[in-house]
Amino acid sequence: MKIALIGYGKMGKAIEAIALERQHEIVLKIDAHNTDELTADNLKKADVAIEFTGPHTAFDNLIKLIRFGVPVVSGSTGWLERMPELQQEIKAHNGSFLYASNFSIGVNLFFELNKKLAALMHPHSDYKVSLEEIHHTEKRDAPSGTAITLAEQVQEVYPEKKKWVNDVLPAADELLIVSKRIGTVPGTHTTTYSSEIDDISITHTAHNRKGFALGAALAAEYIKDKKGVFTMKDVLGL
Ligand SMILES: NC(=O)C1=CN([C@@H]2O[C@H](COP(=O)(O)OP(=O)(O)OC[C@H]3O[C@@H](n4cnc5c(N)ncnc54)[C@H](O)[C@@H]3O)[C@@H](O)[C@H]2O)C=CC1
Ligand SMILES: O=C(O)C1=N[C@H](C(=O)O)C[C@H](O)C1
Repeated sequence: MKIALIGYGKMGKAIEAIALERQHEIVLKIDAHNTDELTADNLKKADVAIEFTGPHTAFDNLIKLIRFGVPVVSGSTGWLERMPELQQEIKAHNGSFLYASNFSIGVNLFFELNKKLAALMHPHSDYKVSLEEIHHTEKRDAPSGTAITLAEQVQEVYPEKKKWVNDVLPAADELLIVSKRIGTVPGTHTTTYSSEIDDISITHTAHNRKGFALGAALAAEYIKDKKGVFTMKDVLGL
């Protein structure tokens, strides 16, 4: 498969390594220094584009890629309030698109566990639920996209939690997400239920970026010849 990498930073490079191992070819690499090369002509060479740039650049890139007619795997976080606009564009262009706040297989299993644990805990009102995410100091957005997904899953089960809040003292109807930025941590997410008597926590700890990169490669292989909007649940059959 011929892959265009949009964003050639920590994730772009990790995806390149996994893609080459899986016998794919990187036909285009775009980063902040050659954005003028993100053209329809250059994208014609690619079977799929994988976008990992960041919160401020993702939406414009994704719109362009959809208009160019290339299937898109989208990993950048921090832009999701614009997803409805993008969805319209995908529909209008009969595009192929797959977004995940976290591509790692482990985290996608963790998402399922998070939903189940929330359902078990909800009847036990002595336990107060909260979330924590820890990432490297270069991360631009907080809370992490993964933490937002986890929070939204908890809110589905706890409708009394009207919204999540980040790093402030939460009101009774708010769900706290604590964000920490430490060294080179690739990504650690914890959901905790805390009572006066005891705590129950589930944690996913990424040891490196290989899991995110492998998931993005699997997603690219999955959408290459499909039309529509997909998730990692489709890729992993969850
Ligand atoms: N969904 C997931 O599984 C994961 C998502 N991420 C997200 O991916 C994004 C990127 O993360 P990293 O690779 O760690 O960041 P990074 O800062 O290491 O790399 C970003 C790259 O994007 C390039 N770039 C900046 N502006 C651009 C533009 N307009 N067009 C094209 N390229 C541009 C930069 O030159 C750089 O090469 C972040 O939003 C992060 O949260 C990161 C890891 C996993
Ligand atoms: O920026 C990162 O590094 C990561 N971002 C994603 C997120 O915001 O959830 C996924 C992963 O945790 C690494």
